Amino acid sequence: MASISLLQVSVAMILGFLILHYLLFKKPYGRFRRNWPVLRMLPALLRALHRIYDYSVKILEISNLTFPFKGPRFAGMDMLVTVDPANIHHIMTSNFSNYIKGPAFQDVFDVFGDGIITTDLELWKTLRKSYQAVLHRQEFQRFSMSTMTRKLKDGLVPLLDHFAEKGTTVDLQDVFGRFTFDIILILVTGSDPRSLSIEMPEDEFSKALDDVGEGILYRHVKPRFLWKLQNWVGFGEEKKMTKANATFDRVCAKYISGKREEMKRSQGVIDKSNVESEDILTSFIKLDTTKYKLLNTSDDKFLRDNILTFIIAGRDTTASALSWFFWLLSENPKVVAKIRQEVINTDLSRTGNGQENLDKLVYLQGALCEALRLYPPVCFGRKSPIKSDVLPSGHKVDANSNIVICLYALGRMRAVWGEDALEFKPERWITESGGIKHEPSFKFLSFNAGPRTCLGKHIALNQMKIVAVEILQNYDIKVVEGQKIEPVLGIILSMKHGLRITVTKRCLA
Ligand code: HEM
Repeated sequence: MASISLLQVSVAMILGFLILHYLLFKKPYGRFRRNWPVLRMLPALLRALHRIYDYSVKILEISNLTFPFKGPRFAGMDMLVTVDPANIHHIMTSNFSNYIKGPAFQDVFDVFGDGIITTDLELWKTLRKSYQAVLHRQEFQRFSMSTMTRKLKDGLVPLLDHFAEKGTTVDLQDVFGRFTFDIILILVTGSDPRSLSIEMPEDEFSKALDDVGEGILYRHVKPRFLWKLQNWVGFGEEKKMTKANATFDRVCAKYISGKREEMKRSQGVIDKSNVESEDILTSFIKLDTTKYKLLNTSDDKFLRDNILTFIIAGRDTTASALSWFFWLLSENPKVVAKIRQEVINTDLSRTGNGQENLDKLVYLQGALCEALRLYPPVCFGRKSPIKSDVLPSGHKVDANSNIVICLYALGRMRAVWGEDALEFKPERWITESGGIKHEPSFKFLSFNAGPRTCLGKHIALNQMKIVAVEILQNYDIKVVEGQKIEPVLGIILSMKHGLRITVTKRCLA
């Protein structure tokens, strides 16, 4: 039986690909909204895939902010794509309880296990409470600030000095990826992988994270049965996903057993410095489970899923934001001059006043928000209604259907941001009295909105600010001319070819 159904699937696949090939390469270029008899809009999607971000901007603009995409029948690919702020508010906040990530999301993001990103309802609620308890501790806030400034001074600065002295080019995105990876690993596990060093060593965990990002994106543009089959056979991106998953299991298991040993050894020893630098894994192992009844902290799988979630949430997001920010600065020298003026007296070494100093940097914050608006690191979100509903835009959504919110397009909609939506204008974020202008999160969705708002927003903004201050005070960054700057297809909006730069030390009179 199994072999007959596999044969049928194979024949169907070959036929599908023949038709697809014909449509893609023999037919004249059709409009994205063309609905073919069997494959419906899939050919157009595949054809536009390499420039899907800008395509989504155009399609959503001409579709009045909401576009129903039709995939091949029975492939489970139909989705309502929207960037309408009224719909976003409805889905993310006012009717939050009806819109979940759902089983299809969990299926696609299966490597995340039961971490906070993939779960819903009661389990998500309990996880969120426990995450808040861990992250909002004052000791943890101080630990994260001191970790960031230490990595900046002992890791990033020597590395930039080295490249400035040598005069060689370096990929700034790679540098930021290593910087954020080391920081999040220290915050989560207490161990420093030291990936940010002049030798630029390859890290298997980092590589696995990259492979998973690519694999997840492909799962979004292939019929479910196809990637499931590919996974079963062990082929292409799915083979890499399986390998990456095994790497996550192995590396996380090492951190977890190491931490349990370390805690056993130090049992009974009350050391204030331990509390001051308590990492997330330790806090989870020590979690009072009478308060969080659904969580089983003695289960290594629970710990694996949750430390992995933190690492995924905290690494590439901030690195991507910083890379696009510095690229935008290279195109806007007037903004650089204004930020330099603002940060001239900011002293990062006074860690006691660190937060206060960073909070004063209004123009810098405006520039960072502007970069996050144009290049949101998490470039799309998915939701699924529990019960059928009608969105404020008038679109009916069935129970269990897929809704995709395209954050990249949202930040570029003229109907939402005005005629100058495509321009990089930090002034957009400054009030007349010189304070930071608050934009509602259903319009500025880069850190998500409603009850599932990003839990690392504060850490991420601080991290970006200290890097920006350090670099703009002490270095000149020059982007190497002639390189192609474009976003990669992935779940995080990184630069496809990186960002090659040269760096020189500024002569401060
Ligand atoms: C510029 C950097 C960052 C951006 C743009 C960002 C953006 C986001 C977005 C859009 C979500 C919602 C994802 C979804 O529901 O599918 C999210 C969730 C989350 N983020 Fe961030 N993030 C950033 C940095 C961080 C950092 C540094 C951490 C951890 C230290 C973090 C921790 C989390 C967590 C735990 C969630 C899950 C919240 C929940 O589902 O309740 N993020 N983030």
